[in-house]
Amino acid sequence: MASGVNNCKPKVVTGPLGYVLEDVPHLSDYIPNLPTYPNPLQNNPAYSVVKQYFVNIDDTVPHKVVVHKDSPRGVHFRRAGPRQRVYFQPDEVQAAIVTCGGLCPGLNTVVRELVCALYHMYGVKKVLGIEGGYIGFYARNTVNLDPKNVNDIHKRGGTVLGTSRGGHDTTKIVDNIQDRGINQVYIIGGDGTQRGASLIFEEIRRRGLKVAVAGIPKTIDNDIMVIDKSFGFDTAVEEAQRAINAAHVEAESIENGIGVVKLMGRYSGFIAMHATLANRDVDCCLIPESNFYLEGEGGLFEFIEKRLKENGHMVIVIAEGAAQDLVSESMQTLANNKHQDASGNKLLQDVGLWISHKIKDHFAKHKIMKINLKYIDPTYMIRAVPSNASDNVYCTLLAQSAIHGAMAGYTGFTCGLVNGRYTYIPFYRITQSQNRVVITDRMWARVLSSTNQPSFLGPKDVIAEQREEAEMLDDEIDEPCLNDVTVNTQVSIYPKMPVKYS
Ligand SMILES: Nc1ncnc2c1ncn2[C@@H]1O[C@H](COP(=O)(O)OP(=O)(O)O)[C@@H](O)[C@H]1O
Ligand SMILES: O=P(O)(O)OC[C@H]1O[C@](O)(COP(=O)(O)O)[C@@H](O)[C@@H]1O
Ligand SMILES: [Mg+2]
Repeated sequence: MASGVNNCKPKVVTGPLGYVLEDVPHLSDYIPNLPTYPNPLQNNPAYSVVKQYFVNIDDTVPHKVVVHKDSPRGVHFRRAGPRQRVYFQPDEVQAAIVTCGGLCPGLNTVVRELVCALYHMYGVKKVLGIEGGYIGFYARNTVNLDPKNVNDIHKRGGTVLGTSRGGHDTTKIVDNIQDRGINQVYIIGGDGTQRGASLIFEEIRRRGLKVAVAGIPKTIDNDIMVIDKSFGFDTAVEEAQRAINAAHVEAESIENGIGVVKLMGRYSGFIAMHATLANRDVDCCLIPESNFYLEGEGGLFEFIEKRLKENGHMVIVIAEGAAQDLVSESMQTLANNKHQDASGNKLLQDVGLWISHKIKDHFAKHKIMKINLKYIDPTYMIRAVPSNASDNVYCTLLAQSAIHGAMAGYTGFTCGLVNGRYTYIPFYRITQSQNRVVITDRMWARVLSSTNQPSFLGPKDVIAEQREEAEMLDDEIDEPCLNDVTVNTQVSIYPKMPVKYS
């Protein structure tokens, strides 16, 4: 076994005209003289007919596709896909798959496609499922996975492997990886999971182990940086339509009917925003990124009254992370960020219930009009469904990309779609911060224009938001992150931790 070189600096390659490649680590960075083998896919009848199946090792994908004549070429990521040479022989591979964090449509599809692609594309026959999330590495049994026993799991919601929050002990996990002879680890999970995966990768590198660590980004909230979207998000937006439609039917069937629908989105309102835009029956969309107020001129109550007078009914969609400060204040509870789940995520108060009571109280107290309000909370129902067709295809390609990368010796990466292309992104880039709806962006403007709701923003808020957005873009696009990747970089924009991770 080679000795570990603790070279934790990101691999950043620069080229002419401002070209920057934020590259991913490779096993050969810290293990010298690794043998390589021809990719078994070149003998696979299905793939050998493809004109240019193997990805050129110099292929990279730009992060930013809108450019000007004189703008620098900017940040790029390594293109995902099969390479001519691989660093593992099929019978040498012992793969492990784990699912962590909250449920998300598509988890089972990714598990299925990892198993099937390992078997059928690369001839790998030893695939272990780790049960119950990270803690399962050292506290639970494993299960052998093969194409037969995963054959129809994509038709089910949830994860057949089970999942959990918390319980991330890097040393114990890596000890276990070593003891079981695992040399490819596929880790499916959200931002917290990818942070954990980064620590696992660092420890593996420190020990000098020939173990590839590949992340597959999961979250229904779509709050993962850099990538176009996370799997399960499309399904969630589609499933949310059913709840919004029901709210609309209820609201329009009765005089001054109000339907309130709460959707998921702890820190980011993407599901609420897209579900609103897709549906067109929504009169008001409230998300964590856009503060709002209830009383007075330009406030929510005034808007509700106006809309009821105009239309006789209305639908409000609210993301679960919206207005948490207002909820805490009015319920006189402790500040939210004092309550965390096992992973250090903020535990939320039920904003849907809160706003429903507030609206009812307001209209009753001021004897404005008699309203009929129905509150629908479909959050866990949405999260528990199997993925839709487009997410299934996305999950399949993510799983295959992860395997191609690991077989080619890349490690410490998350695979993701960037501008429609599959890429390998270094962990530190994904975990640096969190994707949020930019309320000075066109997409949010489209929502405001489709609902015709107030923006609740004063000129000061707009300037502050624009400044924040400009700073985020500067950090994100123009400058490669040159921080030390020994994660836990606490540069995130949201309150997480102080849960301790070893
Ligand atoms: N900052 C962190 N460092 C290391 N591990 C983490 C970190 N945050 C979360 N984890 C681990 O990742 C797993 C999932 O995290 P969680 O935040 O619950 O879900 P998600 O990955 O979907 O965001 C948990 O087992 C947790 O212990
Ligand atoms: O109740 P749970 O299982 O802890 O999960 C609730 C949270 O999980 C999510 O669905 C997704 O969160 P993660 O991506 O961090 O797993 C959030 O939208 C929601 O706030
Ligand atoms: Mg998360």
